[in-house]
Amino acid sequence: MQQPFRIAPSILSADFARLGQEVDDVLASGADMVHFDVMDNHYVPNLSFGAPICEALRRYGVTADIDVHLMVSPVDDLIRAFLDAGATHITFHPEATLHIDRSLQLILDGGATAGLALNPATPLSTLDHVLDKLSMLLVMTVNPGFGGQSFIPAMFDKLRMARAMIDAGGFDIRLEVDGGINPDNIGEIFDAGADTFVSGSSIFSKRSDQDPNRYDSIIKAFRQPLLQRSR
Ligand SMILES: O=C(CO)[C@@H](O)[C@H](O)COP(=O)(O)O
Repeated sequence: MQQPFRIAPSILSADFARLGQEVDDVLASGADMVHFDVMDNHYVPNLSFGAPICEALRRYGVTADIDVHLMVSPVDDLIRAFLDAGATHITFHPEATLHIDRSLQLILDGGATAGLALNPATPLSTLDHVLDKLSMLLVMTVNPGFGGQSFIPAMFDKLRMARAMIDAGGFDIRLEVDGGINPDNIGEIFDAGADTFVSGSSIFSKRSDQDPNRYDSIIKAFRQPLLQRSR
């Protein structure tokens, strides 16, 4: 059975100088998977990291799901690189490829699950005719490119519409949100239909370097409103 909700810390806001430890710590504190924000300074105006970091984390011993969000254009070469590097799931933006269906099939043929990410102004109709290939729909709740931005309130309606579309079609698609998610708004975002929550700055900025369980209290704060609603 699917987990009713999943917390996916974005390593974009982690301490890169000790990334393996950061990932170990956040997973030990109760995070469900690791979210990889890949930026190319072309599709988005920022540069982050590529497949060698994913491969290094697998070699280091990370066995949790690695949820890759490609903010790059074109996408196919990096899809292949992340498949080879051990990604569990790969999401890309429909505007970033000329052939959405072919890029989705490339992911599926490589043994990962596939997702599409919609920017705040990209309509849900973009997903027409490919919903059967998706395991995840990522609704961007900020404009992509940077951590630390505020959740865009108009995304509540979009989430409700996305949830209705998934449920009406009977699809097994998780509804992921990314951008400005924190313990104060996560409950309301869950109520709007999301079930998978990416967060970067609100998790990694709360670390306490003195505490060996440095992410316990912040992951608990994210889970609490969801646990109350799932009962
Ligand atoms: O992906 C992006 C931006 O493109 C970010 O939204 C991070 O993944 C989450 O950052 P916070 O908003 O949680 O700091």
